[in-house]
Amino acid sequence: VQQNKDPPGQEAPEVQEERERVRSAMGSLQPQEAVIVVNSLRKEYEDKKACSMFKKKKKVAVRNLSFSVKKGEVLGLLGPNGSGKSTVMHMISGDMAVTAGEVLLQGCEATAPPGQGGLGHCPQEDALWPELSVRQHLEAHAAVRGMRKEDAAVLISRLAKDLDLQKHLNTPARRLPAGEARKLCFALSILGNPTVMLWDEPSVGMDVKGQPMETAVRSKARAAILSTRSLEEAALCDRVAVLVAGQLRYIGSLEELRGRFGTSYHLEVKLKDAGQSDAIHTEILRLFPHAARQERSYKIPMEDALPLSQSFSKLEAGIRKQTI
Ligand SMILES: Nc1ncnc2c1ncn2[C@@H]1O[C@H](COP(=O)(O)OP(=O)(O)OP(=O)(O)O)[C@@H](O)[C@H]1O
Repeated sequence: VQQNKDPPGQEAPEVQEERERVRSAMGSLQPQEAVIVVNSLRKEYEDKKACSMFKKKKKVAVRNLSFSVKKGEVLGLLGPNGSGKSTVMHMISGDMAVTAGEVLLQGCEATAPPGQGGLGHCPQEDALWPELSVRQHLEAHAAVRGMRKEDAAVLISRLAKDLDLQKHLNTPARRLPAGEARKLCFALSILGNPTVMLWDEPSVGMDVKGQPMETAVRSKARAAILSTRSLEEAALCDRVAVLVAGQLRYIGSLEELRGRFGTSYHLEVKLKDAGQSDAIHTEILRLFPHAARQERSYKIPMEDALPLSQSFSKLEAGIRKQTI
């Protein structure tokens, strides 16, 4: 293990506490309740844009990251584009080498008996074999997880029903619409209920938003990390971690995060026709009764705007009817 020499720098108190928890978990010889332990993780990429002929430049994508996820817990991973979420997932799954630090996964050894152990990863990029059908993908994964053929058949038909994938069971992956391909990747990650599940923006493009995720999250038998941009999905998680520029800025409950960093949304309105301004104002107050007007924008209290998906649908309907 390459030791991480990065000083943690200034960290929020709950981030420091989490680092301490990881340190004591690493020092203990007792079996831990933590299933995923990420200890002082660092990832450097070669920065191709900044490289010259003589000098290789490095880009640090993840700096000195420590957290743990215990059995039964789902940790939401939030953060802006490029903050390092996918990099963290790839390092935990083992398909990307770490630059420094270590990842410990307890109880998901490949040698575990069928139905126990294992790791399910739904990466951001669909990792599918173009020529294999949905059923063949599911069967291949079930075989790798050591399931008996008969058990796998039952599980596959249940999963296909839950995710509304039945009509695509014989479709080769290359012909699947994007949302269905995403569903298949998600199905592969939960097939057989692996001990560790990693979901990187799994529901992007899915038409059955939220629901399969909810079912998976509620199963609670294992430890999971869900990287998401959806507040609804984040609300399903037991804790959330916020990553900014490769560093952990917050870890704890979503409620506390909301309380600490935000109480309202900002809605910007661009008018095609200035004469419509009063009608639009009335419509916005109808949708969000407590919206406060501020020149060209509105401050909307969070309670008025949640769930966000519904707010977006209402706004889109207003745009279609040209009331907004
Ligand atoms: N293979 C690579 N080579 C060089 N830089 C990379 C590589 N992969 C990612 N990066 C850089 O590392 C940083 C973290 O990227 P990463 O994809 O992990 O972020 P992310 O939070 O998952 O973003 P997004 O939400 O857009 O997927 C970014 O600045 C990205 O440009």
